[in-house]
Amino acid sequence: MVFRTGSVETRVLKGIDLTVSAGEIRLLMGPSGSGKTTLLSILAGILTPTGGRVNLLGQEITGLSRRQLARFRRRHIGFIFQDFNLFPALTAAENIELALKIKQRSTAEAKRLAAEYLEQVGLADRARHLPKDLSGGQKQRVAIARALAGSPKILMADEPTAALDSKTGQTVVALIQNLAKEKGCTVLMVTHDPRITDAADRITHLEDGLISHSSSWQTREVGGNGVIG
Ligand SMILES: Nc1ncnc2c1ncn2[C@@H]1O[C@H](COP(=O)(O)OP(=O)(O)OP(=O)(O)O)[C@@H](O)[C@H]1O
Repeated sequence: MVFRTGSVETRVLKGIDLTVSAGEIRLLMGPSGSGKTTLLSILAGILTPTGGRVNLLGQEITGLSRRQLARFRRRHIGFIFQDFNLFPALTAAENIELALKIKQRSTAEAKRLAAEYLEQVGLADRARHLPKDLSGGQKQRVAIARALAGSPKILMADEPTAALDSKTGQTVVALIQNLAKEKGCTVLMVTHDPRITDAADRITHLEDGLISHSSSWQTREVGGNGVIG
């Protein structure tokens, strides 16, 4: 991946070849500036790589139009990114309900799931609050509840537990583990949180835009991705 800013070219990822199994919890770790967020954004179809291919669930997403990509993301991917992307005019519950309705859930089901997941992340009493009246950690939890309530096939998260206290962080890790192990969701996460490291199946370490090594408790691998450079 090459970023061009005026006449300055920055090569950020160099020949990344990564395959992640269904139902696996895979962490991306590495020093600041090593390319973790860039890689996650490419794998999520948010950034288009200047070279290489990305294959998700058997579909080459690098070949999709913007509209097709948006539909694919809506259907299959749950996001927990740093800026949370909550609608400021909607309450915590409504933010989750809207995301579920976009996924074709009925209004009744969307309301039920929103309440259930807000409860699970410890925010039942904040359901009617607007994002501006929530703390950073609470907004993060709404974003987590929204991503999990949609039962995505793939969950992509960038430091999902960074702003959370120890108890809530542990709850979130347990919810993510449950999603992967009970529902077969594939989880790709950038994190430095040791609570998540313990829950991971495999860790991919990036250094200066390259995979320096992967460590694992499992060796099973299926499917394949294109090399991103
Ligand atoms: N849009 C952009 N234009 C130019 N350079 C960029 C752009 N986005 C990222 N970079 C550069 O790419 C490199 C990798 O950035 P990235 O955010 O992927 O790293 P990271 O490993 O996630 O770092 P951190 O842990 O600090 O968040 C950095 O040197 C960054 O300055």
